[in-house]
Amino acid sequence: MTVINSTGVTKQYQTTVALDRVDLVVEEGETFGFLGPNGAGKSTFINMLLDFVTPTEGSVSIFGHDCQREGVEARSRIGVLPEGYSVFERLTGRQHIEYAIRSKEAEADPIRILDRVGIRDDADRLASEYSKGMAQRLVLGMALVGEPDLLILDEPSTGLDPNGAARMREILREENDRGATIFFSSHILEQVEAVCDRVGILQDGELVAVDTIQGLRNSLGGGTKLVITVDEFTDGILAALRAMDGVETVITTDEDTIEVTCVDDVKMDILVELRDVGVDVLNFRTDEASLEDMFIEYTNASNR
Ligand SMILES: Nc1ncnc2c1ncn2[C@@H]1O[C@H](COP(=O)(O)OP(=O)(O)OP(=O)(O)O)[C@@H](O)[C@H]1O
Repeated sequence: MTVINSTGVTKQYQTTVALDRVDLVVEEGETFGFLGPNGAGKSTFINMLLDFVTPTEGSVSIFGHDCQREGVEARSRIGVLPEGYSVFERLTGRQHIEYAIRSKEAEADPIRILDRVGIRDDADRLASEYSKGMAQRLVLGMALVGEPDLLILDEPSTGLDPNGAARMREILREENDRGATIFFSSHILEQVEAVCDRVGILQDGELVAVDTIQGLRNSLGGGTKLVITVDEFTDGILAALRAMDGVETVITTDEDTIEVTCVDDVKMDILVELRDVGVDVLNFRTDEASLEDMFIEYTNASNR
């Protein structure tokens, strides 16, 4: 069953095209990661699903209900963690969860939910006194109320410490295991790589890639990463590597390390090229391209 369906969605703000003819289908049971640089249009798309933003052209639906014309039906089975949600000043954590239970007409134990997101001991403190990460955990708890069929999470890891981020990953897996579809935006690519079945990459409002992580790797020609330690290098040498056929990205991670993503069969040519220009290769190893390498490749042509 199709859960999210976006057809030709465009959003124009005065002179800014925030979304440009976005077509995207997310199926039931998927964990889908929505990626893109700052300003790419991720929140605009999520806000359109929630009907905070209206498309200039095209349409989006959730469970077959148009998000604008049938917003109540579209949102009836979802849990949301919106960007920049502010908590109610005078309510405790527990009261926030109780509020979510009432408004969703759900049955749930507030303390169990607070325990699940790791703030049980702070249940009776005012949420306005919570730290940023605690507030984020609380809003996630509110999203989980009522076992929603779809979770829409805008940057769920914002403000979370490493334990919180790990807990978030576990919760996403548990929710997915019970059958929920998950759609979330994130800049934490290790997290996305750990939990997502598929990812979509937005760049300047356009969806430039939608695939599994392995699928993205394959479409980048195998996506091998060569990590080379050298005695020294110059900008001219990096430019020479970038000009080679089969080389996708060349970046430097410190003063003696060059990382090259490339198709598998040019690895040796790169080492030969370095030797020909007089560079001493001290060490090298090959890695699989990470999601971060591919993200840079899809969104940052200037790094090439
Ligand atoms: N209300 C608005 N009025 C005018 N322009 C807007 C408005 N909201 C968003 N934009 C513009 O639309 C583009 C997409 O913004 P959006 O917030 O969707 O990006 P994002 O991918 O969520 O970014 P980030 O990763 O920084 O959160 C940006 O150029 C932004 O300036």
